[in-house]
Amino acid sequence: KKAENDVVQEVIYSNSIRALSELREIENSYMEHLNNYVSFLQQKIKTLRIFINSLTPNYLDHKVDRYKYVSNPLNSFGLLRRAHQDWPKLIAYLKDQGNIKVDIEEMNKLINRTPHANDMEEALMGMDRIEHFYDLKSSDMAQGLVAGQQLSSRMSASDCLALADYMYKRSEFRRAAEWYRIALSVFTKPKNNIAFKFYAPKRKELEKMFVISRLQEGSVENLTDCLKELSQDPNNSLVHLRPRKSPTMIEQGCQGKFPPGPQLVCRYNSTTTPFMRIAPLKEEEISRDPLIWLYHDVIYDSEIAQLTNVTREEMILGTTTNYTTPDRVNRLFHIKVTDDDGGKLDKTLVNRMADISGLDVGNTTTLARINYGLGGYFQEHSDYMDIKLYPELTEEGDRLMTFLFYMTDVPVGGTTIFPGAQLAIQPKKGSALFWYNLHNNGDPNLLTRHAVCPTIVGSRWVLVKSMLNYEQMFKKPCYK
Ligand SMILES: O=C(O)CCC(=O)C(=O)O
Ligand SMILES: [Fe+2]
Repeated sequence: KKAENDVVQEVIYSNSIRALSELREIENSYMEHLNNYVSFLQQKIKTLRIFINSLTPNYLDHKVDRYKYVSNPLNSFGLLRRAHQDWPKLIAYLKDQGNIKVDIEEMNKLINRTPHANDMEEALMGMDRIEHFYDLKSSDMAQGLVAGQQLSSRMSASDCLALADYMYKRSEFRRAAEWYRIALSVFTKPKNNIAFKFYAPKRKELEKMFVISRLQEGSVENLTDCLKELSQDPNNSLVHLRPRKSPTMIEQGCQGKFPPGPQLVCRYNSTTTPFMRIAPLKEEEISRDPLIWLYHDVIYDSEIAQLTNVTREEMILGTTTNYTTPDRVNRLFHIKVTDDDGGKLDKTLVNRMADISGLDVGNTTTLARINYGLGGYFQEHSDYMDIKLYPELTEEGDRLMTFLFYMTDVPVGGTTIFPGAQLAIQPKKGSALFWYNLHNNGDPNLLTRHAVCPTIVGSRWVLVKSMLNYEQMFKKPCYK
């Protein structure tokens, strides 16, 4: 049993908003116990003060010679009685920890749930992506101004410093310098000693790191310039001392810079399957190559509530290893996959997908619910595997098509991007995107490679299902 408890399953809070909400619960819990702890101590101190103030001169007058004092029988008797009766009680009272024992124990348990270093790293990566992908000004971001939206919070000097150090470590010296300078500008000498002693940044250190970062990027000849920069308003961005990298296709897409798509049709579809004659669908054609449709209002709020009502323990960490990305292993999001045991709702949904697509969804109801995290990002990948590279797929065929239900609105960021086709689709709660990954002859359609832009604001939930090629043999129409 002990051994079981010792194995602490590693949680990465940063990779889903679901898990981050749990971390907030932990913080609230810390606060509650700390408050209890302090109230208890305060009460005790009050009681002890009253006690001290109420003491008679007998206790207090140390100046009287002690021999003289005890020569008086009344003093001697009082002394003996006090030493025998009162002091032990007082000591017992001092030792009594009341309920704070519980508070301390509880706080100790919470410490076991502290995010680890790689969770911190994930959070930093998320913040880095939000800034970098959307080409935000660091000073705007620090003030909660992201992609035209004013958030209700600001970053503290410590937050800015953590980000600065992260950029510095990654040799992003210009951005590091920006963040050191912002940290300085929001830095105020902490009012309380604990902060000063344990975690507040030091002004001198920030100034030093600013200069070092600037020199790392430029050269020593820049020293006077860079000291001048240090005193300037951090709202004026630092000049680039090295050539700027131009934004990638994905970054351009995330910044909304893809050209507007052709005006394709938007209609009520009532013909794909008999079901749709009685329940026509709002169907929007997004693209003809690759074939992509967007359907509106195809998953209901009550269903979404049920699907997203999962505990963090039920979800696992999704990484790039399960996808065809060129990257090293990356943490993507938290995911819950249900197979055939998914229950009634899963069957309903899979049947609905069959009705919408006119395809045979096969015997399995494998569905994935995904919740993205802080700056959550899914790099470019394909949903097809390419059967020529993975011959083991011959049993079921490659992933012919993908169904992607958006279960939440994402107020800022979180666009699904097809860089090859220059398409960007913003999640809308209740909508579903549906596309073919393969050409008619079964070859992969490279234009279906896609990515998900970093989420800036919101909790991004999607439901994903792929349908396999060979199950569609008798169903799938050949599109031109
Ligand atoms: O979240 C999205 O928009 C896309 C998810 C995705 O690409 C996948 O699960 O393969
Ligand atoms: Fe995908």
